[in-house]
Amino acid sequence: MEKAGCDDAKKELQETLELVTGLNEYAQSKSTQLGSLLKSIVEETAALSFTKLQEEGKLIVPRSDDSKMTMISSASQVQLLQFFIRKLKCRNILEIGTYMGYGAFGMADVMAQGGKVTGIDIEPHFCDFVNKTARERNINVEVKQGSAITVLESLAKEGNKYDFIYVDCHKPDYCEYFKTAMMACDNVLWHGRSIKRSDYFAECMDDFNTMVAADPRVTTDSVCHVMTGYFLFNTMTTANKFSNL
Ligand SMILES: C[S@@+](CC[C@H](N)C(=O)[O-])C[C@H]1O[C@@H](n2cnc3c(N)ncnc32)[C@H](O)[C@@H]1O
Repeated sequence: MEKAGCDDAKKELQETLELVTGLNEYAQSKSTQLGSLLKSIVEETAALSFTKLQEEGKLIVPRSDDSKMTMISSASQVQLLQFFIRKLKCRNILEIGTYMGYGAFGMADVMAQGGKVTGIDIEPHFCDFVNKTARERNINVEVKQGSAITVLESLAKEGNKYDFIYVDCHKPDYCEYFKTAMMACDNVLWHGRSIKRSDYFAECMDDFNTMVAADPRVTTDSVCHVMTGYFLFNTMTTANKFSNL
């Protein structure tokens, strides 16, 4: 490439990068801010040490400290979930993969009166934190500890119904979760890698997206790109085990 052409391409790339990195900040500055509880959950999450928890035998799944802030949902994701929950006047909400409760408390904040958020997480440490916070603040959020597939089976046996389900859990199990319930799920584009199936989780997400797209019972309303998070919204046109729609 000629030098001038190369410089132009560089400039364009730089401008695009600046635009993309500034977008989240800009969108947040124009959005209604999430409450003080969610701010304190971000701080509690930042203060976690996965290394220490592991040494103390308090983590089931080994994780590096690099993942502690990437695991939490983003403010934009929670704002989008809140939009749907408010508009649909959801009362019974299920979250598969709860972590420190950022999404769960965000959804609880806007659920219909008398509602409840039930969470599922494999890590007792995260469940204890969320359940304790909920008790102290008198918020109707309860996290059930266990492998999501096992807990989903027992929730189904008990006859529970949900009008909104947020899936943000173990990627290889998304197809399995889909057999029981699905409404909004995170990570379906897996940072864009689903298109090229460029790593194991990308393959899992592409398999999942393909399965959902081929299922005649499902209307996928949107696969949308939300800042760093990615959602697929779909509704079962025929009732599944959990559907309250
Ligand atoms: C991405 S985080 C969830 C973030 C959360 N939704 C939020 O709003 O911040 C995924 C969570 O799923 C949990 N998890 C991973 N594998 C699981 C499994 N097989 N069963 C249940 N929970 C699991 C992890 O412990 C982790 O807390």
